[in-house]
Amino acid sequence: MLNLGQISSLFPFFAILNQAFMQSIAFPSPHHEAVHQNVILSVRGLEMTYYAGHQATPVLKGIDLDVKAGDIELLMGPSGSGKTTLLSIMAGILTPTAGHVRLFGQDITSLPKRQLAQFRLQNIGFIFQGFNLFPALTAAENIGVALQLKGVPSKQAKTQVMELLERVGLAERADHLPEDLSGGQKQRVAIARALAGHPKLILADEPTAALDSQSGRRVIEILGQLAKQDGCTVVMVTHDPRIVDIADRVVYVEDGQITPPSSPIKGKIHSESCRE
Ligand SMILES: Nc1ncnc2c1ncn2[C@@H]1O[C@H](COP(=O)(O)OP(=O)(O)OP(=O)(O)O)[C@@H](O)[C@H]1O
Repeated sequence: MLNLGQISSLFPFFAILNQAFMQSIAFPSPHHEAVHQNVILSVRGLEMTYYAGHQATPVLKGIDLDVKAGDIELLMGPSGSGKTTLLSIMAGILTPTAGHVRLFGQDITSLPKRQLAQFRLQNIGFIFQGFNLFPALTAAENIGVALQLKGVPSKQAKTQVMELLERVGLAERADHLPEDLSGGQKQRVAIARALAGHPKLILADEPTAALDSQSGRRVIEILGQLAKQDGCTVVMVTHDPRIVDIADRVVYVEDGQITPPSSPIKGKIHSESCRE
């Protein structure tokens, strides 16, 4: 297996993750405050304007949003309405022009970069439309790298990798490279990787967009089941109406604002709280 240095030199994306992790391991864990009424993610007065030279493009125009522990929340709305921008700010990947994001009691908009990187690593799992797997690593190694970054000792990591692959139904594909997997299988590896280390929040950006209908259905099923089993909170940007079936709430974003109704769409699916 490749070591972290070799992987970093091959993949710039990993190098950034690795560097952020190495720089941040000296920082203490975030302070967890009492979370009001089971709300684990709270967005207040969020605004985002992109600047290109003198051109200002206001994209988010005052977003207020609360997400409860254990819920699956969908961000839906027209193309260009600001969903991915909102998700990226919730993830601490983008800094808003104004407003705050409070996650597990921590205001992430005011965290220094290194602490933010550590906070993300400990608390958030990401799933992207394009899978973002390392092409030279097997399915098992892709998950193993995430566990390694989170500081899981290698013996434990091996066991956890197999557990995660089994949960997404891919144990027999452990030694396959991404190029030997279908789109749906790649996304299932990416889900297993996102779940590595038991993050309390999963953020997903159009996880079924690149998949055929059957693979998309399987991924939706797994997301629903795994979120429920892990007691994770899931916030997902999607245009896929089938995902509404597993969601607790749909939040509609239009022209940078949340438009009503963003009320519960059915009885709460998940009763358990996120693991501490
Ligand atoms: N880095 C950037 N610089 C300038 N403008 C940007 C940047 N990123 C996004 N935008 C613009 O901000 C607006 C919102 O983009 P965003 O990707 O958040 O929308 P979206 O609702 O997720 O769209 P889609 O459903 O098509 O993915 C768009 O008009 C987009 O062109």
